[in-house]
Amino acid sequence: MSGKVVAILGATGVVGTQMLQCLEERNFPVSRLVPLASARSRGKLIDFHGEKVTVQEATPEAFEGVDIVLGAAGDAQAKQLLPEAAARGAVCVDNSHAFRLDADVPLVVPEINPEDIQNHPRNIIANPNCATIIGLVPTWPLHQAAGLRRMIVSTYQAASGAGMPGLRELERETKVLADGGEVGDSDPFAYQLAYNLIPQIGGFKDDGYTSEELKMQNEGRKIMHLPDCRFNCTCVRVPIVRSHSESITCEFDRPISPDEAREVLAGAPGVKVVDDPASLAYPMPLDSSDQDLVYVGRIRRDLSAPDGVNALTFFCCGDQIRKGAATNAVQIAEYLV
Ligand SMILES: NC(=O)C1=CN([C@@H]2O[C@H](COP(=O)(O)OP(=O)(O)OC[C@H]3O[C@@H](n4cnc5c(N)ncnc54)[C@H](OP(=O)(O)O)[C@@H]3O)[C@@H](O)[C@H]2O)C=CC1
Ligand SMILES: N[C@@H](CC(=O)OP(=O)(O)O)C(=O)O
Repeated sequence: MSGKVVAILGATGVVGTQMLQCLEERNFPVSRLVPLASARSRGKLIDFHGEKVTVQEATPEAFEGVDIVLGAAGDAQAKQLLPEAAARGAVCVDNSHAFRLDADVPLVVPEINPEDIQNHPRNIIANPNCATIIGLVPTWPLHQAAGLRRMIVSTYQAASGAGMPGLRELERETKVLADGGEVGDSDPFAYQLAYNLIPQIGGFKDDGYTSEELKMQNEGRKIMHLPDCRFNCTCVRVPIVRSHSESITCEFDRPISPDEAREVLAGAPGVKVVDDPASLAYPMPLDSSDQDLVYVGRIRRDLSAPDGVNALTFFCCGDQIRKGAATNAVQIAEYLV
């Protein structure tokens, strides 16, 4: 097969595994796959296009001859290894938080700012935070129609947002409780997640906000090129397997009605409108799981807005492992080839 030599840093994790599937589904031109992970995973076999490929330990030398790196490991591994890959000529599309706010690293959602991909002087392009991608995909076309001024967001984020350990922990807790047992200590969550929810994702920062909540503001401004846009975000972990959900209120410069918004969103890339209260049609995470589109519905006027016409409230759900991570990264890589 002709194409690019593609390395996946973190090929055994939740996002890395999904990347393999996305590369296959989208028929990305891969001449050779280089799956990389920690020393623990060295020698494991993964399936790619019907063939077994051996996982290697991620070392700087492993990037020799690689054209494109898809980063699906943590911040520390990204900071240590991606500059090594870039120095060897690879272009890296990274899912971690490590480089997102670096002025020389584009932060890209292809439905919003694909033109930023071209300028990547460090040979690194960053994939935004998953909740940020899911929230901005439907917000962006509304901004283009009416001029976004302010966003108020509450998220309902799936356990798999905390990677393989989060996914396994929710499975464990659910089973223990179904068997009549006690959960005991929860890891990686601060508290039992099954039958519960946890209003904390990331560590606490200034003014009582968490790191995850500030990503929506800091990354949102950079992606949309709206440095003055105002954000207020509350992030909550909920006991579902995959697909993040968000309740979003947007305030605009100009009036926009729910009907106009539905029309705009119906023609917007990456969005599926599911909005018919009469037939109980609205977005739900089970429906948007394993899908690349962000589902949006419950579109209505913000009754609390002072002018009554310049603000909308809606609900959206999107698979954070796909569009929030793997699919977005592979879309960026498609621009590179
Ligand atoms: N899960 C999600 O919904 C999203 C995650 N992200 C980001 O994507 C990245 C990956 O997350 P996720 O897949 O959830 O995490 P997982 O914990 O599921 O996977 C982590 C991956 O990193 C590898 N790894 C761990 N330590 C090292 C090391 N020292 N050297 C090389 N590789 C290592 C692991 O390999 P091994 O199996 O050998 O331990 C594994 O392949 C993170 O930066 C995360 O913030 C972004 C958006 C959404
Ligand atoms: N923090 C997100 C997932 C994630 O990994 O985000 P980031 O890539 O910004 O660290 C969640 O737990 O749902």
